[in-house]
Amino acid sequence: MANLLEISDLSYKKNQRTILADINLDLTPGKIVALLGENGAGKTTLMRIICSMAKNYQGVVKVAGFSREAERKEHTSFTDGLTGFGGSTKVKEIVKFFEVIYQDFDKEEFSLLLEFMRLNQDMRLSQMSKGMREKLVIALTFARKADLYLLDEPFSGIDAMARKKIINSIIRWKDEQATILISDHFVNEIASMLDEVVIIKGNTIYAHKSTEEIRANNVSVEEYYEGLYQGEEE
Ligand SMILES: Nc1ncnc2c1ncn2[C@@H]1O[C@H](COP(=O)(O)OP(=O)(O)OP(=O)(O)O)[C@@H](O)[C@H]1O
Repeated sequence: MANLLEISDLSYKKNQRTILADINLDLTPGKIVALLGENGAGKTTLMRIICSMAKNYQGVVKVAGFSREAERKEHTSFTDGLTGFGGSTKVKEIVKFFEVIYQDFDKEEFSLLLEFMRLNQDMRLSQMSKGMREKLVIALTFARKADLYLLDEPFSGIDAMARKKIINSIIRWKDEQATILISDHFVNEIASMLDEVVIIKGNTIYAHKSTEEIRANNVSVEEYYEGLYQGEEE
């Protein structure tokens, strides 16, 4: 099966500091994959490179076989924190913007997702809590018909009950062949939906394993992840 994401020999520096080095990562279609790592490990940076928001990296990145930046952007759904929008912006104005920018944005699908999130299109960003904004980001991200979905710490402000509901539903919001990469510091809550875990440590991909392989050794995904940091607390 052709890879959906292919990263070869990727490295990235910012202000002469190495942020990522020797990154090689292949993901196949139809997978839900966690991207794990400590604060500052480079999870957000890697996502920004994949979807062409961060440039001036070295190496090759392909999404669904496409390496050109514009094509990668088209095939990847990543919503970057709504930073460009002012507080008075209404959800429906953001929707209009997404419709213009992304050919694959499905307005009806978005309405269903927004209803699921218990939000409405007349809300202004300034009236929304952190968790509500995160729910909006998830709805905007999955309203696109992309091959690859990137979710950057999507649940940090969302309350436990809603989080559970969203996690249980995510699999239904994508095509069978699409792949999702979710970054987080913790793995326990999302472990049940994961097919694979990728761990960034020491500027590079420290481990990439299927959850099946981890559990075959009678180890939970959480125990496996925590085990990689044991003895480093001091
Ligand atoms: N705008 C920036 N200018 C300079 N350095 C940056 C910038 N943004 C991030 N970095 C550096 O890049 C490294 C990776 O940051 P990144 O945000 O990708 O990590 P992360 O794994 O997503 O972290 P977190 O879990 O805290 O969100 C960090 O060491 C950080 O200091």
